[in-house]
Amino acid sequence: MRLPGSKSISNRLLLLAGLSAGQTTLVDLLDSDDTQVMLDALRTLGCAIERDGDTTRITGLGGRAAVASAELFLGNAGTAMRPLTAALAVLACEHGGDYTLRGVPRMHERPIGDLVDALRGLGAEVDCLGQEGYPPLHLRGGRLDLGQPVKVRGDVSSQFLTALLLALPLACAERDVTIEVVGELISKPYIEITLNLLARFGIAVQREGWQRFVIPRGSRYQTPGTLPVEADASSASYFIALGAIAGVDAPVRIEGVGAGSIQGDIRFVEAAEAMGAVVSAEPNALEVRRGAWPLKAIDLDCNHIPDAAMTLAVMALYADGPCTLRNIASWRVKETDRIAAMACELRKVGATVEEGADFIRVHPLAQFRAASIHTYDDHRMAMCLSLAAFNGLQQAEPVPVRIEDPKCVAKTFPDYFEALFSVVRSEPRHIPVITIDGPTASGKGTLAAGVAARLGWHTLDSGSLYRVSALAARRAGVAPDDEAGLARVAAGLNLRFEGTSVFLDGADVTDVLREEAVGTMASQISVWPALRAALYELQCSFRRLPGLVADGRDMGTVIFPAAPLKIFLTASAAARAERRHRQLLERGISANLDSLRADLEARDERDRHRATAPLKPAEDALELDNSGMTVVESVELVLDWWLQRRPFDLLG
Ligand SMILES: O=C(O)C1=C[C@@H](OP(=O)(O)O)[C@@H](O)[C@H](O)C1
Ligand SMILES: C=C(OP(=O)(O)O)C(=O)O
Repeated sequence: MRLPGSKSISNRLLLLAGLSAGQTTLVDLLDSDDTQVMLDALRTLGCAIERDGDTTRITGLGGRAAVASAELFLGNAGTAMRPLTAALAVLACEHGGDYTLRGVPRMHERPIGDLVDALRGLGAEVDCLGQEGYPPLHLRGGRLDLGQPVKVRGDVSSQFLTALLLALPLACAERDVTIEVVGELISKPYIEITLNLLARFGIAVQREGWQRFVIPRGSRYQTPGTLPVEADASSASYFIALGAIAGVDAPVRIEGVGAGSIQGDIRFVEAAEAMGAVVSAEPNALEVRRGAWPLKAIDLDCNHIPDAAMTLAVMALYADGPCTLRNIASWRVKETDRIAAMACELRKVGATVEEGADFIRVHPLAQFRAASIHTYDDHRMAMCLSLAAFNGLQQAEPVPVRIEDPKCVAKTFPDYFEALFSVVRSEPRHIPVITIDGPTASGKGTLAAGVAARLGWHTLDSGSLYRVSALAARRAGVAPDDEAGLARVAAGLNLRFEGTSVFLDGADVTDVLREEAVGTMASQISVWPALRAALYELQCSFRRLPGLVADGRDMGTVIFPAAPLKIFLTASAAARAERRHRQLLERGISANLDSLRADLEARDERDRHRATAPLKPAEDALELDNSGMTVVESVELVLDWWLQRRPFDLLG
């Protein structure tokens, strides 16, 4: 698999390109919430930005913002909030300016006081608009005094030092600028990324260990032209973990990041190896397979890999003893209090967890419990805890893990779950299905699409398979009563689904399938057992992770008889005829209400009395009459039923 670009590299490069003169082209930039807020901020400040496939072209400001005042929203991106604070504070001092920087509520709880103190020490006027030491911030100029070294603490976040290193080349025209770190510096490898990327923009920072950094007088941001962005090493950790726990012959191959990475989180590989993973590293790719099983317990200082270390906490469930992750106090001030959150959610799956101010100890788990995992709007909580779903490798009968609010992964890895499901398999019987059966025009398709969208599941519109078969048969000259011929046509269908569009033999037939004539023929041919049998496997193949909402007439009775939730949807013939009438009018097709109703009743009659798979509710189906309900109400009701079917919260 190929991973998305590195967040830490992307946002640094965007800022450096934005501050340089001329155009910089970035290839494979991360496209996620965190980079989006940085791009928006740069645009607001006057940068021209063009995106074209995997390239992004930024025309920089040449060391001076095009607007003297701006309000910036930076979401929950530390890599945008901290560096932009420093850069705009310096710009406001040098050229005048008035800037306000805000984020989501959690960003307003993430400390920035050490950076504010450093900037005030330099002469910048910085106000904390809410609580002292936290965003939102108001920057309103000031007079820079660079005669003394700039002092900054680095024991809460390394991003404060990174911010000063990225911003202070703006102020070194006349003299060297010296930055001194006060006390301990955490997350050191992130400073290496900063220095490395500054060097690519022509700024060679001199350093004495982790204590003193000097930006030489006269340094200027110079765009290197085109730069590729490595894949994200922290995002790689979930797939490295997957390789380490997967009991299959083939390795997990991860492309875009490898032994040549400039990201500190590549050292997660060493931690995974210590737990037993077998990793072969190429400069720009990794292959990972299971070595020891169960994994081997570790006791590790994780200060150098604060983000990827979270992945170790979940791998610990599969270890041969308790795993201790130390020196991770910074977890408490990230997207959420990650030590507390991790402990709470791992306990839900049954683990024993000890925690302290700066460590977490996770005991392995023999018997997992089904759990609904709260994710705290923290992308890493969602991605890490998804690894608890592989408990089938550990126990005979796997239990499901529900990840709440999975879209929070958009902070750094919007397609995480799609990527995950592209490399894992599950036995079909473990993939949940909700079936929605009912008569024609009862609103099955709309309800199924609504429920699937809310759950992030796939859909199967089984009626469309009968309509496609009808269309294909008509085109092939096969008569509606030629049972064997119809079955042959159905077995050989060359179909592709893209969103709500259906392609037959490469051509989009979505609109043709909605024609009444095709619908009528579909209803006629669907009585043939051989045709239904031919379509059986095809329908089963729609059962893919993370789940399926299937609508039709025999979804709960024939195709998915063991589905954990079955709905039988009805509405009065009058209500259905009215809806169909409205739909047709909206498409500019005139129709007669009475004949529509008569037609619906005739079709109901045929469906109910046919010998094969007659339309009837499954014995265990819940009946839903939506005659007087809105679509939103029906979707909510079905979701509610689904939550009741899954007893996670009672167990959790
Ligand atoms: O500079 C960076 O790109 C980052 C530094 C780290 O933060 P801390 O220095 O606050 O630990 C890390 O957790 C964050 O995801 C990205
Ligand atoms: C801590 C993180 O983000 P941020 O860059 O917002 O600090 C993270 O991605 O885990």
